[in-house]
Amino acid sequence: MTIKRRVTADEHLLDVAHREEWKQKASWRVMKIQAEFVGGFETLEAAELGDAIGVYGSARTPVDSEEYKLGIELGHKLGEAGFNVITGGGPGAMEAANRGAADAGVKSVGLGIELPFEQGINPYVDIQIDFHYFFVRKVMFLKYSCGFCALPGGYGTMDELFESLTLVQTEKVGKFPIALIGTDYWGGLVDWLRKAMVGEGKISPADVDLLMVTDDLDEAIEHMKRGRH
Ligand SMILES: C/C(=C\CNc1ncnc2c1ncn2[C@@H]1O[C@H](COP(=O)(O)O)[C@@H](O)[C@H]1O)CO
Repeated sequence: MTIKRRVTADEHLLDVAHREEWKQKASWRVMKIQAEFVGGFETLEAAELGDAIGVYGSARTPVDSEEYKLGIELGHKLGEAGFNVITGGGPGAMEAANRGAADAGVKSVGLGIELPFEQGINPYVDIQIDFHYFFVRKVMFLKYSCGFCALPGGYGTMDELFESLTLVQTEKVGKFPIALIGTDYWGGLVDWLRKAMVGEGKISPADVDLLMVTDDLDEAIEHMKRGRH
C-alpha cells in the first residue's frame, strides 16, 4: 500500500520551497493561524479541564511493551489523583496515557497535529483538537496543563520538554512541575546537563533541579500536585 504524503500547513509557513506562494497568501495564512488559536482556546475553555497534566512521550512506543504499560499506569494514576490528562493524541506513549486516563474516568484530551503522513487520533481520546501548526498546539499544552510528565521519547518529546523548561526557567510560567519518568532512559541526559551545561556555565545548578527524574509513578504524581491551582 502506498501512503500518500501531503504538504502540511507548517511546511507552507516554514519551508523555503513555499516562499513565493507564502508572499502571495500571507494574510490569508495569518488568519488561519489566528483561527487555530481561537478554536483551541474555545474548545479547551469549554472543556473546563481544571487541573490537567500534559503527558509527552514517544509516538513509537509499541503497544506490547513495558513502556506502554507504564504509560497506561501513569494516565490512570493521574486520573485517580484528580488530574485530567492531555497528550498529543497520537500512538505509542500518548495513546497509553490517554488509555489510562479514560480507564480512570477523567477527561482524556488529544491535541493532534497534522503530519505529512496520515496518523489519526488514538481511540482513547474524548476531547480532540486537530492542529495544523506545532507552535499553536504548544501554546495549548502549556496554557491548559499545570505540570508535565515525560515518558521516554524522541525529538518531539525533547522539543516539548525543552520548550517547557525554557518557559519555567524564564519565569513565563510559575509553579510548573516537570517529571521525567524512567531513570535509565533520562539519566544520561540529566548527567550531561550537569556536566556540560552547568559545568560550562550555560545554566545554573538550580535549572537542573527544575527536572525530577524518577521510576516511581507515585512520586511523579506527588510532584505534579505541586502544580495544582
Ligand atoms: C511519527 C509517528 C507518529 C506521529 N504522530 C504523532 N501524533 C501526535 N503527536 C505527535 C506525533 N508524533 C510526535 N508527536 C508529538 O511529539 C511527541 C512525540 O514525539 P517523539 O519524537 O515520538 O518523541 C509527543 O509528545 C507529541 O506531542 C510514527 O512514528
